Amino acid sequence: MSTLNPAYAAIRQQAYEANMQLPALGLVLFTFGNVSAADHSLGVFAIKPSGVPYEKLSPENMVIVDFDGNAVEGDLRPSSDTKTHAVLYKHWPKIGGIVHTHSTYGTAWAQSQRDIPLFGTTHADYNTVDIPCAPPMDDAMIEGNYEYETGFQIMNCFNDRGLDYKEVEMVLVGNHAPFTWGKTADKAVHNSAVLECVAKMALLTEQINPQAPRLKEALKRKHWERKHGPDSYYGQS
Ligand SMILES: O=C(CO)[C@@H](O)[C@@H](O)COP(=O)(O)O
Repeated sequence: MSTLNPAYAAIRQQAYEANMQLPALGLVLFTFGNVSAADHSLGVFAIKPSGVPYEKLSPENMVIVDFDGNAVEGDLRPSSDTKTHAVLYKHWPKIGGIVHTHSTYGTAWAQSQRDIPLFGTTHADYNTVDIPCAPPMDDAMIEGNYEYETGFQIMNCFNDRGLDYKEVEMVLVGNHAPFTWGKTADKAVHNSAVLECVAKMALLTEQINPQAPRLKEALKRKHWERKHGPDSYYGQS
C-alpha cells in the first residue's frame, strides 16, 4: 500500500467506524450499502471500497475521493455509488456524512414509489413531513451517468418540494432504496436506522388500519419542537 496522506486520517476513521455500524444495526445484507465521511475544507470524502465485505474493512482501505467523484487516494475501487455521494457533498455543503443502504422496509417503500407517511410521533421527532420518495430514474438517466444522475434526482426532489436538506436528512429513490445524511457520518447512520424503523412502523400501521390518519398538526409540532425547537427540553443540556 502506498503512503497515506495523514490529512485524511480523520475521515478514514469516521467512514470506517460508520460503515461498521451498518451490519451491527441490521441495516445491510452482504455488501448492500456504503457510508462516506467528508472534509469540506479539504474538498474530499472517504468512502467504503466497492463490494468489500464489512469484516475486511479498515480505516486504511477507505477510498479518498474528491467532490467530482475522482479517486484521490486508495488502492481499491470506491463504492459504485460514489458519484451520488459526490454530487450531494458538492451541492449541499453542510453534509458531513452520507449513507446508502438497501434496508428492507425503507427499500420496500422505495420500490412502491411511495413517500413514508407521517403517522406518529416517532416520525415527528425527526421530520415534520412524509419522508420523500424521489421519482424513479428515467431511461436517459439510467443509460447516462447513472450514479451522478441519482444525486441530481435526490436534489431535484428536494427543490421541487421546497424541502431543506438541513432539516429533512433522508430520502427514498423510487425503485431503488434509501439515502440518508447528516452533519457527521455517525449522524447519517443514526438517520438510516431511524428511517428503517419508521418505514416498518408505517407499513404495519397501514396493515392494521388502511385508513390510519396522518399525525395531527399539534402533535407533530409538539414532538418536533421539544426535540429541535428553540425551547427544546429533550435530553440533557
Ligand atoms: O445500490 C446498490 C446495489 O443495487 C449498491 O449500493 C450496493 O450494493 C453497494 O455497492 P458498493 O459495494 O458500495 O459498490
